[in-house]
Amino acid sequence: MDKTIAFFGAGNLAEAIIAGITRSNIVSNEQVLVTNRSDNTRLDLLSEKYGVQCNRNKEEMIQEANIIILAMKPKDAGNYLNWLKDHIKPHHVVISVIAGLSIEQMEKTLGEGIPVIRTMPNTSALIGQSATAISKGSYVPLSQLYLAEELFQTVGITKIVDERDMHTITAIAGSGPAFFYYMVESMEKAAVEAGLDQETALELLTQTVIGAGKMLESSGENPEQLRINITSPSGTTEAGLNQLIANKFDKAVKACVNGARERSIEITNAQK
Ligand SMILES: NC(=O)C1=CN([C@@H]2O[C@H](COP(=O)(O)OP(=O)(O)OC[C@H]3O[C@@H](n4cnc5c(N)ncnc54)[C@H](O)[C@@H]3O)[C@@H](O)[C@H]2O)C=CC1
Ligand SMILES: O=C(O)[C@@H]1CCC=N1
Repeated sequence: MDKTIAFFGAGNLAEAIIAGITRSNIVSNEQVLVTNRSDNTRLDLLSEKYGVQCNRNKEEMIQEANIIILAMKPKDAGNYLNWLKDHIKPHHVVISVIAGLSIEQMEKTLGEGIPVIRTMPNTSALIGQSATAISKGSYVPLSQLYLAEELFQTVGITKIVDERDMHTITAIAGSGPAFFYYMVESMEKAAVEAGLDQETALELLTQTVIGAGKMLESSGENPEQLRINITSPSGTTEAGLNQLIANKFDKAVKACVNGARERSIEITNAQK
């Protein structure tokens, strides 16, 4: 890809994407520019670890870049977009990974004709395993949408979606890994309380999650059938599932997804 990619924001998510892009060699490391608000140590670390170009001169970065990635927190996006509108040109494409930042908001600030793409990746990008949703704005030619797909395919799978689904996707796929980690933490705690050593518990749980994920991916069965296959009548799985049902697991998970979703809606509304 003969493009220069400028990251504005150098946090956890930016690093996960930078790791994937540099590993894939889709562009050379010198074609990845990175800046943040003020943390030079962080920029030094990223440049050492991934060979990317860290820069404090935002204007220079915009001039060199074709693709501008917005990777700051939602609360910092408004000020940054106001700055960007005076520097952006229609040949740029702006790709946001920011939860709740709507295409309408970006287009309104940056002005007519500026191509903007909204995405929702997750931190598994770090190991090339993100599930990234992508929605395009009004001024994005298909060639730029394909470019965004190509870029995010270096860090996992991509799916083009309608922007109205982004709140739900942010909950299940953007935040999703954290919910699975929390489940693993809870299972690990229960196992340790029952006397298993922590290292063994975590090792076995990790492989159990990987195995279950790969079964979902490649067995051709839906999750319900996979669960049924494990659940012997009057067996241990049934006993465990009965406890999840008695403790309203389904309700807790729905509340979790809705809580994350509602927060995404709130973030959007706060920017209006
Ligand atoms: N962490 C995650 O799992 C995911 C995060 N996101 C989104 O990614 C964005 C970043 O999240 P994290 O990396 O977790 O946050 P973070 O707090 O680790 O990093 C934010 C970065 O933005 C920089 N920044 C702030 N204002 C700036 C500006 N004006 N110019 C340049 N850099 C600026 C900060 O210095 C910092 O490097 C958020 O908007 C979040 O909604 C999306 C999907 C998953
Ligand atoms: O918690 C957050 O707001 C971000 C967005 C999705 C995952 N992390």
